[in-house]
Amino acid sequence: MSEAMKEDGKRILLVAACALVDADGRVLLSQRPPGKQLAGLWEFPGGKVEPGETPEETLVRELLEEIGVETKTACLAPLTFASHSYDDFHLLMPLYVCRRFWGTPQPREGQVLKWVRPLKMRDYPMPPADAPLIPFLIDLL
Ligand SMILES: Nc1nc2c([nH]c(=O)n2[C@@H]2O[C@H](COP(=O)(O)OP(=O)(O)OP(=O)(O)O)[C@@H](O)[C@H]2O)c(=O)[nH]1
Repeated sequence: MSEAMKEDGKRILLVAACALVDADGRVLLSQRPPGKQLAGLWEFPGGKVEPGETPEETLVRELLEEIGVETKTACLAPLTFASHSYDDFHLLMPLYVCRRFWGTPQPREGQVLKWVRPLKMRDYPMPPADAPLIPFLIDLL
């Protein structure tokens, strides 16, 4: 299930996110298009885990839908996770690393895509849940 209930009633939303890494050790960030919640912020490709999906299956689906990139569940390595309370839900977001994928990322949903070195990520405003993830990518890459 993509959602579970906390005791105080704030739902836990399970979102899978992916740090796609290129041959130069840069990570793909995607800028949320205008009109959406958190518009203008840079985030990792990914999305809500739908009923019946594993987080890895979610990412294989979302990477194809959002940026036209193909990968396999075996090419997704867990790195860390975010646990962050927004006003209306609590986000639980596993972050995977993917270095093996096919195709060049294309903005299929009106977003802007950018390959960014982890040390430069602080220059790209990200959702509050994402900030604690950056040091893990700096260490890894
Ligand atoms: N994909 C992604 N989502 C993130 C990140 N950080 C973060 O707080 N989120 C939040 O996790 C949720 C992901 O939902 P989503 O991308 O599937 O859905 P969405 O808000 O675009 O809505 P929709 O697709 O239902 O229209 C959003 O509330 C988003 O703000 C991140 O790095 N990547």
